[in-house]
Amino acid sequence: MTPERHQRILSMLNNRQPDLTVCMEGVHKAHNLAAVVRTCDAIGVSEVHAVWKNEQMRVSGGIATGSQNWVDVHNYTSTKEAISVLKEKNMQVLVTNLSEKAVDFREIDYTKPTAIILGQEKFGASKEALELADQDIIIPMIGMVQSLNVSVANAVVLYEAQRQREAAGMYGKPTIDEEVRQRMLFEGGHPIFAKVCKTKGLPYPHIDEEGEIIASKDWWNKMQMSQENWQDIDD
Ligand SMILES: C[S@@+](CC[C@H](N)C(=O)[O-])C[C@H]1O[C@@H](n2cnc3c(N)ncnc32)[C@H](O)[C@@H]1O
Repeated sequence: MTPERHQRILSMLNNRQPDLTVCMEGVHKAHNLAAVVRTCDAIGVSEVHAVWKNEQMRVSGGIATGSQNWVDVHNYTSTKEAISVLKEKNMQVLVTNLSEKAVDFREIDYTKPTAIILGQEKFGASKEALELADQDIIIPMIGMVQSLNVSVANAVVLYEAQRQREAAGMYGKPTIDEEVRQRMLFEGGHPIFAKVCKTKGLPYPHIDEEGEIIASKDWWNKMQMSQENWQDIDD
């Protein structure tokens, strides 16, 4: 791994916002899923939640252009389960919803731990989500169309959250869980090795501040490689 790439990964990890997340409730069009995950990565959201009502659709390729590798997606089959996980993390749960009781999304304090629920493309958020969420939020619209595309709505709300968090000095501080940080440093910095580890069921090694792999002789043996020649193979 080049020092530049390692620095870029470190900087990305230092800007992650583990207490800001999005929950896609029944969002099922691949391009929307990919676009939501891409925006999450761009503003530092490290974990996304997805409720699958009927079908499981993998977040893949297309518009996300690799950002799904940097954002963990947690899957659920029920809205209740997803929201209870978010509430256990003490997050305020906001549901984006085109209703009269919704407040303007700019009135919310996003420096608090926050989860934003995005509704299904055609039918919007479910009755259950609306009942369980703490607050409905709306992006005001004064044109002829009734709603925004779900991934656009996600970007609009997340960039307001990003603006507020940046003003509050919440970026540039490493707050991500150390285990997640180590995993991302290895998967992002040494993707070929990470693949081999997964195939062989080997534990991930430690990655030091320079991006070097720190592992036992036994680990290198199991990788069928010597510590001396790994840099020729690694990309
Ligand atoms: C195409 S809209 C769904 C429209 C659906 N007919 C409804 O009334 O909810 C898909 C999702 O995008 C989000 N969304 C779109 N426009 C929005 C807006 N102006 N304010 C808040 N959320 C919006 C919501 O998450 C919504 O569930």
